[in-house]
Amino acid sequence: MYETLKLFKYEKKLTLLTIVLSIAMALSSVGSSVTLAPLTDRLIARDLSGVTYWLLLTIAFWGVTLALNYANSILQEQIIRKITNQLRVQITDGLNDMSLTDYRQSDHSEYVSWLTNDLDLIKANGLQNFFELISNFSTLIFSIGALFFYHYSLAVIAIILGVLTMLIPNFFGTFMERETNRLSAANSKFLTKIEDLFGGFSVFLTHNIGHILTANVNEESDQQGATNVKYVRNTGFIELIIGLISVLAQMVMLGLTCYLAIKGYFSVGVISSSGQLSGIVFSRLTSVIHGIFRMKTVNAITKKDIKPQSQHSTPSKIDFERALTLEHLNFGYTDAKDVIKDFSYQFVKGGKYAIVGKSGTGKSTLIKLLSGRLENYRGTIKIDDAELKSVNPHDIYDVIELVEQKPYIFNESVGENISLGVKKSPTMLEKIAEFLHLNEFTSLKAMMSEHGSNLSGGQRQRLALARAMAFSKPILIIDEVTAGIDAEGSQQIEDALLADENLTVIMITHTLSDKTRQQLTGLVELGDEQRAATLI
Ligand SMILES: Nc1ncnc2c1ncn2[C@@H]1O[C@H](COP(=O)(O)OP(=O)(O)OP(=O)(O)O)[C@@H](O)[C@H]1O
Repeated sequence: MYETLKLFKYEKKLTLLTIVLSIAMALSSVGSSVTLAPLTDRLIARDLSGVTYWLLLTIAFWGVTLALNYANSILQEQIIRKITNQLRVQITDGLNDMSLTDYRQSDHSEYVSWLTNDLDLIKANGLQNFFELISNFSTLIFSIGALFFYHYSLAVIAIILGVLTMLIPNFFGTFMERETNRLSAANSKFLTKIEDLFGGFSVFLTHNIGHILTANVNEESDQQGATNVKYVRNTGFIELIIGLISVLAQMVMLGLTCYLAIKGYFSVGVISSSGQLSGIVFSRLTSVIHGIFRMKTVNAITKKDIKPQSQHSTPSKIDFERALTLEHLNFGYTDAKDVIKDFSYQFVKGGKYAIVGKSGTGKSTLIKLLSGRLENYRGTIKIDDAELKSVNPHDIYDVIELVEQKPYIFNESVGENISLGVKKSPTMLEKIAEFLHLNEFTSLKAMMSEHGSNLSGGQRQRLALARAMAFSKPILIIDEVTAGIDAEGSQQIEDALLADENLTVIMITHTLSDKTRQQLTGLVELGDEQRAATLI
């Protein structure tokens, strides 16, 4: 409960206003039940003007209730919108503080789930539920008050029967929980399986075995459907028992009201009001308890670390004036085997380097270490005097640009993909696009779809290079980026990068032309046996 209340700190005034409106709404809704008593009494007395008066008053109460409900639901949605925005910003800011290594500890779908599923749960079980609780609780209190006003015994019996009705589901609590978990597991298994099957849709299609896909979908759907049927059968039975008990309780209330009316404690008309009010007490009491229970799930979500905290030192600026130095560098993805072994090397400022070696010899691993993408190494990696482990990874990202083999392309325009939404000079963007011949196959305004699937591999790599050039950082590391580009184009790009005196270039390549080789400051060759052998 406290965790949910804390969320409203972002919108205190509006929340207070919606509470006041909810209370007013509860009052007018109970009012419309209370007016039934005099209405019935006037009806029994065949008093037309009296009936008209009370009927109009009942309608007025309903009108006010509906109008307040309309205004309140808009207001509540505004509050929910502001709070969920705030939470999403908080989560994203938290993620922004992480290093890439920390971020990759979890699958990105988990972060997406924080921003979607978890937020939806906070919205439904926390925020919306809180508003419903206020409304249910105030209606409950006013209804009990009205019953008490007629006769104290009505209020007491309504509370006792309400509590009894409410306790029944607790007897089946463990059973219901087990059934719900089973249903949720079946739904999630179905989703995972369907995602897996459709992820490989083209495999089924191009092997002409679409019928296998259909059969799999049918089987999974049938299993999920069977679990649903079982759930409805089991929980439906419990709901039937609860419904029966609730009807019985209302009959008891009706009996008591009739008895009190016969004994002259109040008019016969009260029977209609009391029936409705006790119905309200039963249903609202159950809703209040369920609401409190649902609110507890919000604690479970917020207890999950959905606001990641950076484990690193505070960001500061590091300078790159002399060299990127590696000393006795060792790294393995597992304890069993090191991919990089006792590797020492120095990449001096402004130098041009190529890393070559057979597939799997650790070239990509090495550049990930250099660019702060992998942290758990032994030995030292220094930018001038700053050891990478002791600086904030964001400082490294400021100095080193890594262009990966498979760049991520957003479903935005080419221009947006280069500038990443950061304001850049249009002239500069045009120049870069021209230099990389982007303008030969696309324009800066052209939209990308399916993460660049409308581009060839080489075109995607040109786009990634354009991004790197637009963010011009002193060290540029490229992972076989020109591999997908034709020999002439690739040589042209390499020539331009190698001609830039201030730029330190480290590139992995499988195709080292003689022209490029001659322009290099150093060549690093990683081998099978001695993975860290270097030739300069
Ligand atoms: N994330 C990872 N987890 C575990 N092992 C990995 C991981 N990434 C790479 N490896 C292993 O590390 C070794 C070196 O891989 P790396 O990608 O650095 O080689 P590479 O020289 O760049 O290869 P290629 O030229 O084929 O791109 C390989 O044996 C590979 O299987």
